[in-house]
Amino acid sequence: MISLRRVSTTFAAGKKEPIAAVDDVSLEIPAGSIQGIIGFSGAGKSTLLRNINLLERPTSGEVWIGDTELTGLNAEGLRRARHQIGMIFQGFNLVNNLTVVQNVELSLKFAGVKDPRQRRRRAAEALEIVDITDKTRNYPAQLSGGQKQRVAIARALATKPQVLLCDEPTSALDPFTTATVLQYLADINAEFGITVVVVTHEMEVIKALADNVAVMEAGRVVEQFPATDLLREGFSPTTSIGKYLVSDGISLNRRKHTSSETDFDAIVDELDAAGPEPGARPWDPTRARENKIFAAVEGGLR
Ligand SMILES: Nc1ncnc2c1ncn2[C@@H]1O[C@H](COP(=O)(O)OP(=O)(O)OP(=O)(O)O)[C@@H](O)[C@H]1O
Repeated sequence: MISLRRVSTTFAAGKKEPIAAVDDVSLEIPAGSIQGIIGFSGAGKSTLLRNINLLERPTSGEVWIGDTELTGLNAEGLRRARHQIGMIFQGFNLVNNLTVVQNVELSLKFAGVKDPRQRRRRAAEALEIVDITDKTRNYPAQLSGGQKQRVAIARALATKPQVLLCDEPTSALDPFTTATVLQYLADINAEFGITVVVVTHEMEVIKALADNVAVMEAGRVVEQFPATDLLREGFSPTTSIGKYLVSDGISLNRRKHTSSETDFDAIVDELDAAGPEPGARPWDPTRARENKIFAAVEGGLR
């Protein structure tokens, strides 16, 4: 269960009035559910999502994941707690000078998995979940948008989180690729029981994925309901977004993930033997900027 209790986040705006990006929001997200958060641009969706893993620390209020109050932890406690929370972004946020498998391994490194062979094996497992084991030695620039997002999902899953936060995960993708990525998210939720929180301005994403819907306007959650209400006779939401969702119905389409009999050791051996792609830039661990961006993204070093 994720519990946001009277969370507010205010940004200073120079001489102007401070911006109340999130304004006294309380929200309970059941463990293992898919929570959609929808609203127009500037409603405060991304800020609220970033409040959940404290990438954006709320100005006031409490954030709980299960029995742990994140807002009450010290830096080390928070660093550890964040390994339970994966996150993906509209822009994928992969590190460009790392291969696919190195991107995934990096999150395991930040999570303290010391044994390189274990990192490689777990990365291979995560990449298998999103069916991308044939691209492990490619660099992000060699992938399509959908493939990049799948790698980002694998990176988020590698540490076996309880929660996956998704910030506009399909906004940069075409409709077909969007459907594929949403299907992976639904599968991951069904297969592993990971709680998924999806921020979006796309109705389709809500209709395809969400168990519960929260509508945001001007920093507030102005309406929330279970997605099944959209099918219930007489259900009449008050917001324009809610009305639109009801008029258009929902189309839940979940298939169960069928895990294949992959020989991960064979993949690891193959990767080890092959080394980097011919002509590829080697991974330079001194590329401090990109590593720092990654760390900020993962929250690992904050
Ligand atoms: N770091 C920041 N500093 C100052 N203002 C910010 C910051 N982040 C967000 N805001 C402001 O807070 C408000 C909510 O922004 P937020 O990005 O959370 O909304 P959103 O619903 O996710 O919008 P979008 O769909 O356009 O991303 C906006 O007015 C935005 O300009």
